[in-house]
Amino acid sequence: MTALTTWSASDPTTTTGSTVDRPEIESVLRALGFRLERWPLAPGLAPDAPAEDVLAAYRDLIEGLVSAEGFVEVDVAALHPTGQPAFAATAAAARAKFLAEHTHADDEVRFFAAGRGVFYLHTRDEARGEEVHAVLCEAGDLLFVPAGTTHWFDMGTEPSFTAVRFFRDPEGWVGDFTGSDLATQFPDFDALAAQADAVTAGA
Ligand SMILES: CSCCC(=O)/C(O)=C/O
Ligand SMILES: [Fe+2]
Ligand code: NI
Repeated sequence: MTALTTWSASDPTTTTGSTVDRPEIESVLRALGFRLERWPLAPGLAPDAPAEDVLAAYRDLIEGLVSAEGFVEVDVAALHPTGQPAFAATAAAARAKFLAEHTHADDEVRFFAAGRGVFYLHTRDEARGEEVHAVLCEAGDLLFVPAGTTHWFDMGTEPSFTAVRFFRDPEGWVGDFTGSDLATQFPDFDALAAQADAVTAGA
């Protein structure tokens, strides 16, 4: 279940907004300058399918977006449990890469073909003030985050996700870290995913 949680950037202990209502999530994000859309999931694609199978399964949608938006590079970022003892170290290193607040000179456009992850969007708005919005994305979600947005991403302690990434920069992923420790102050993926699971279980 996709979920949106909001805090004031200065008070990570007090949630100021929390919703799993899809139209509301899309509308709040749109008002802040982000876009959340939904693509139909490709039938029969295994959650841990290799990158080439993911790109093939979504070829038409990917090509449509690439030509509409002028992207020059598309890749797949994926991590799924292997059952091997070495996975814990691989997962911790992958998680750490995106867990500190950063920006990109490129738009951040990500489609979740499988699994989940949380994008934390740090916004400054004249009317709303400085906020952090956590978007728990699930399979089918396509999120657009404009270039220059301060943000971080948490895949959790047991990562399991496949995301197609779209770039305007031929270099692909380039991050500029802000040096802020804001990311350490907010509830992490594990906490937010557990909350969403509790909502799903009670529904
Ligand atoms: C979900 S794709 C991997 C994370 C990523 O590319 C990014 O830029 C996080 O901020
Ligand atoms: Fe990013
Ligand atoms: Ni990023």
